[in-house]
Amino acid sequence: MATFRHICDSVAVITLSNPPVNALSSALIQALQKALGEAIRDSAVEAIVICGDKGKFCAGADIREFNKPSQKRGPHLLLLTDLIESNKKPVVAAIEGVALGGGLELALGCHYRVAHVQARVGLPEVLLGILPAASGTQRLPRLIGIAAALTLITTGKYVPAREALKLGIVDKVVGENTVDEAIRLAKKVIGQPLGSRQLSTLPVQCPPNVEALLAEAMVKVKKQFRGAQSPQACIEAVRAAVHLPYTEGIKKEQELYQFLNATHEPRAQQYAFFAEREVAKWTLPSGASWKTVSPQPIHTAAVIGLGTMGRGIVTSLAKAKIPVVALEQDKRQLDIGSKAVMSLLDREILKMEQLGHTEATNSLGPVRFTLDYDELKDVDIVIEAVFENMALKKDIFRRLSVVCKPEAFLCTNTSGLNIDEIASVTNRPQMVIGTHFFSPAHIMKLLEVVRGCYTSSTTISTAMRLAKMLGKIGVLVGNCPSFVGNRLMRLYVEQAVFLVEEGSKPEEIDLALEDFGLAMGPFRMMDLAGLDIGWKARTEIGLTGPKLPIGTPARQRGSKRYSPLPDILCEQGRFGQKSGQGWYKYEKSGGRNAMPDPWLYNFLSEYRCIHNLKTRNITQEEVIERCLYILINQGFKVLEEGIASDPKDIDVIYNNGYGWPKHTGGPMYYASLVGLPVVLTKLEKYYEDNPDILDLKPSNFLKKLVASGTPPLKEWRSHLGSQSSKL
Ligand SMILES: C/C=C(\C)C(=O)SCCNC(=O)CCNC(=O)[C@H](O)C(C)(C)COP(=O)(O)OP(=O)(O)OC[C@H]1O[C@@H](n2cnc3c(N)ncnc32)[C@H](O)[C@@H]1OP(=O)(O)O
Repeated sequence: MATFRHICDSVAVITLSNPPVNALSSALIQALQKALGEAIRDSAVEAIVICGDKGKFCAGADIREFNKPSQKRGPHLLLLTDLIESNKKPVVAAIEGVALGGGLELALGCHYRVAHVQARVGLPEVLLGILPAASGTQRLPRLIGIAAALTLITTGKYVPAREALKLGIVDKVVGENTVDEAIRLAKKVIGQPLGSRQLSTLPVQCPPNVEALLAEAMVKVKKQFRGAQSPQACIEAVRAAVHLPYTEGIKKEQELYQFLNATHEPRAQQYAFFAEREVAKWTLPSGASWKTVSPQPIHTAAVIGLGTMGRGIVTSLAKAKIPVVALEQDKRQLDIGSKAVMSLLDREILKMEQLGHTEATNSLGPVRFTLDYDELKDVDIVIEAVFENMALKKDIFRRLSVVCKPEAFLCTNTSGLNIDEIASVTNRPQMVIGTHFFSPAHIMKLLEVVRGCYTSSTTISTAMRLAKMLGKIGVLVGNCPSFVGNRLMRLYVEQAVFLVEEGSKPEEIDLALEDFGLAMGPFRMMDLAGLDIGWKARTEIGLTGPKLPIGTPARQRGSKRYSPLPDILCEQGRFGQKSGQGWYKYEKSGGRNAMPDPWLYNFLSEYRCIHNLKTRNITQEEVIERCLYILINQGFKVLEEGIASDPKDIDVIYNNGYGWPKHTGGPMYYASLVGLPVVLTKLEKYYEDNPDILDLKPSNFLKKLVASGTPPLKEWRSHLGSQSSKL
């Protein structure tokens, strides 16, 4: 686990070994304590180097042990950092790969830190619902100052070695032989005084405006991580470093850690962490799985369509160093699209340069722009990203069938159209798959991978591998209108509009849901995305516009409630941010500052009059429950239908594609937190009050789970029975 050997007589090298990431399990901490004790006691040892096995220093505490009772977790890392720091023999950390969380705290206990140029360091505890509780909140501010420490601790950001050097976190960055360099440094400093290297003894350098800095950080995290407690606790811990001596600061750090641990946040965040990794381990009902089916290599790719999505997808491929051919339909579109792509790529280069990459330009894959389909003949994979029109997509896929080599995979970036219908026009339906990117596609982590009924397991394996190559989280889902993410989202948004009809203001609904923690409320989101997009789609399928049968009641489609409000806004030219008006008004077309619009209030009063709707006071509680529970209810339906195979798939989709607050774990995890009987009872009540909102009717699966005694979330899947999976 932690082995110790002599090098050149005087330097002991202790190697942390706990594959795959050398996480600090209780066993590893114990072994490290033992190895350190031996090295300290051995009079032949004059200095110590701590490094990690297989090119990784340490990814921090072993998260899998977090649910163990603390007394069973063995010696505390905090004591170990004190033991290292107070040792008279210099200790040097040789950081390769990562030094994260407890891994960085261990390194901060050391007197010197040498890092490999590709190493990354950080304190990501906040992303796990906790705070750095092995002195990180006390030692880091003493090393790099309050402002930089606050940023690192409250964002959990990983910092590349060169930036860490600039910040003063590491003392030296090397291109190779990190451990040898650490040994050299250790030998050099033998016998030198260590006082200035013992971070716990240093004063915190406080700028005069330190309180303003802390207050500013508090405002920022309250806005950025609405409803989450760990970022605020992180700031309180840093505040303690400012005002208290080290040992008192440590006491405060421990107190805040215990407080956070008693909340639901750590469990929710840790569930989300592992869920993101588990979704990569897909299995089909046939037994084929990520373990048994090899992906085909992807050396080259093509993207069709250089609209917003296409541009992001090209950039994402280039960032993954995959050469791309980018195709548009005419010269004008190609010129506009290529300029936009080049500007995105320039921004990526700039970002890399700011992080210290010296050869940023060479770290992007080449992009070739073309109008000629023949240039696609040799690519390994094509991603179609034209607008949502089935006839157009079918035309393109017919053409791709002819042009592309037989081994090429054909993907569509549709956000909800039928994959099987698209596949059916090709000469290789088994090689057609949905790859639903999220905007901006070069930034958002989520990729919904949509399996059609013809899609082969090799195609799935290759698309999931592509997600990994792009640094994204691929989630495999089945084919149904709007797939998983948008299918649930549509009901959530529709519910919000119904609530406006009943008396809420858009800004009240947005505020309630943003206070809950969603990155953006539904009305601000609609305005940002453009109201015209949904309007076009509804017009195409005859929910509104000329195809709507004459005599259809304005607020009813079939037996379901329908709100024509968004259609009417579009008829008035209110498309959202792009037109300067939507649910809100903006300072100008394209403006981003949403302001409540008195025009809308008058319009809504008239609308309610026309439709004989009585305005009532709607509580925040009702807003949250109706919007979120209808989404969750649909999540249960998606599971029941086999469109998603596990609740964690839905949670990963929502956490990473829809701005759901991770500190609640995701919608399905949140349902388990609230309690399924509560969710069921509320849905029954709201359905009784609104019998024309059919999607409020509780799903059979939810009812089944409650009837089975509300099993824990990880057991839900086993209650699904043997219905046919769509995966
Ligand atoms: C108090 C709290 C203290 C002192 C802490 O230290 S809290 C822990 C802080 N550390 C982290 O949050 C690090 C989390 N890990 C990562 O960011 C990444 O995993 C990585 C950068 C270390 C590696 O990324 P990558 O190469 O993409 O690989 P994966 O993310 O897929 O991880 C590989 C497997 O390792 C498991 N893992 C990663 N970190 C930990 C950990 N700290 N404890 C336990 N297990 C960890 C991860 O789940 C993967 O497992 P498998 O899916 O392969 O089974």
